[in-house]
Amino acid sequence: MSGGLSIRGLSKAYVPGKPVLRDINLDFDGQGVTAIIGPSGTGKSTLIRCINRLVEPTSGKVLLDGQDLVPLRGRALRLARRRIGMVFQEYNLVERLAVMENLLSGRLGYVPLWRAWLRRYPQEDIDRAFALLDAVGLPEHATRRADALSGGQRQRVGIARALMQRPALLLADEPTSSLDPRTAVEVMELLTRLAGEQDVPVIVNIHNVELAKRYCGRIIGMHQGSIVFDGPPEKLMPEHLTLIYGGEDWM
Ligand SMILES: Nc1ncnc2c1ncn2[C@@H]1O[C@H](COP(=O)(O)OP(=O)(O)OP(=O)(O)O)[C@@H](O)[C@H]1O
Repeated sequence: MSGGLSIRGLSKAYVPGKPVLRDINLDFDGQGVTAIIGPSGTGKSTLIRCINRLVEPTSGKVLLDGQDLVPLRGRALRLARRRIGMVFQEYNLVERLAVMENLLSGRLGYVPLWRAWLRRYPQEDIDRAFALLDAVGLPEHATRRADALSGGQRQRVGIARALMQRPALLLADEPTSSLDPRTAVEVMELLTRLAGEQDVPVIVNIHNVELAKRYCGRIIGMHQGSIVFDGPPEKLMPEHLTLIYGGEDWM
């Protein structure tokens, strides 16, 4: 990725005068996985969603490779969004469609009949979908319906789909929160491996601090809409956690 992502003076208030994000400034210029941690309601999802404009920023800039995404509308916004993959907590798969169709829909849009992809999608896309299914450990599941998969398998499909468009950036909004602890570890392992293999920076919003420290090269700690820690996991000390999560009585 040349240039990377720069966030400048980003603020968001869903209700005028009550900011949820306050003047966020961040730069992501390398690959690797960055975790955003912080208490519930502190603005982590809002920050992730302002990056791909699922949420409209109130002010500020989101520069991807130098292009500000905030003023974009219509086709220009759709084109810019294609460069940002998104993985959701609840997977957001089309449940009644086959795994392969879910992947290909990440590329071209919705195709209603399961066999249609064979004829309608370019061979290159089909080859990439199979390669990604392999990469996420589901090579034999191409024809299974999404609703027949476990949560962990669904999230793997969600990750593969997000990578179909060869994004310049991958966002993951609480990708492990719906999973059991072991599966959560596997999904974080996968995200870390793919960040390297696919050469894509990943920003993940995550509640589990231990998982964040184990798998992420950079931790961003938020408290009440502001960044209060930004550094590598080995620098994240108990006093930082107190700053992020408030008092010590919960520890
Ligand atoms: N669409 C919305 N309209 C109004 N307020 C919202 C909306 N979305 C989020 N909020 C509020 O903004 C604040 C931040 O929410 P956000 O979901 O970004 O926090 P979070 O840190 O991701 O929380 P969690 O860890 O619980 O998901 C919360 O007070 C929330 O109630």
